[in-house]
Amino acid sequence: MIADSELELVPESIADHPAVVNYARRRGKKPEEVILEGSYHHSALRKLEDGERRGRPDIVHICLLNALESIANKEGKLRVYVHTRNDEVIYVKPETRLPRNYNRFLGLMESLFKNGVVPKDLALLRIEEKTLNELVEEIAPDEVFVMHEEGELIKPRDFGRVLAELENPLVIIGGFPHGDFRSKVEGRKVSLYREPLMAWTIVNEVLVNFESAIGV
Ligand SMILES: C[S@@+](CC[C@H](N)C(=O)[O-])C[C@H]1O[C@@H](n2cnc3c(N)ncnc32)[C@H](O)[C@@H]1O
Repeated sequence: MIADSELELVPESIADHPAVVNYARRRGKKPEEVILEGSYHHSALRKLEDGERRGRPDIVHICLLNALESIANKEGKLRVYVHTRNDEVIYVKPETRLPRNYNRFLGLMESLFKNGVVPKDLALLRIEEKTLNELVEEIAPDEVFVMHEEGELIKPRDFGRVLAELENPLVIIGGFPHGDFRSKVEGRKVSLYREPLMAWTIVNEVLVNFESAIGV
């Protein structure tokens, strides 16, 4: 699960900011229908609480591309969930093929926030209001691991083996660029390296070492 992801529509309080209005006009959308994007809405973000960490849909994009294209996913050994800062959960069907192009990915997310499912017929992606803890309860994992740079240091290869021994483990990775989880997350805190890494690097390390441990 990618948790507390910095993926959201432009908040109402900055919907009239020129950086947002001009961007939305160029895209032929209303300001409140576009996804908040740190590099496109930089000056508007400064007016938001937590502005230094918000507007990072790129983290979700790269993590999802890596997870969905992984061998573990192709072998049917993976379920991916995206939890957002506003307590929404995106359910991702394993057969989803995401756009590689970032702007097309943003368009897909905008349509998901507007319609609740995309595409309408296949419902590959579905969004629901849900907290991280409600999702954990629903998944009912046999163990929860919270990836954290201050957790117990375990070598990626050994962590892959730990996961492989479980029936239904849940790995929670933060979908934000700085700071800590906003949600209260219960679980065994694990660090895979002595320094902070990017969320998508952790996605890769976890999956590749899990694949190797289960022998696929
Ligand atoms: C970019 S980090 C979060 C920001 C980080 N706290 C910082 O201020 O640099 C995104 C996520 O990657 C995971 N992560 C980063 N470094 C890690 C490490 N060394 N071991 C395990 N997980 C890590 C955590 O789940 C974290 O929430």
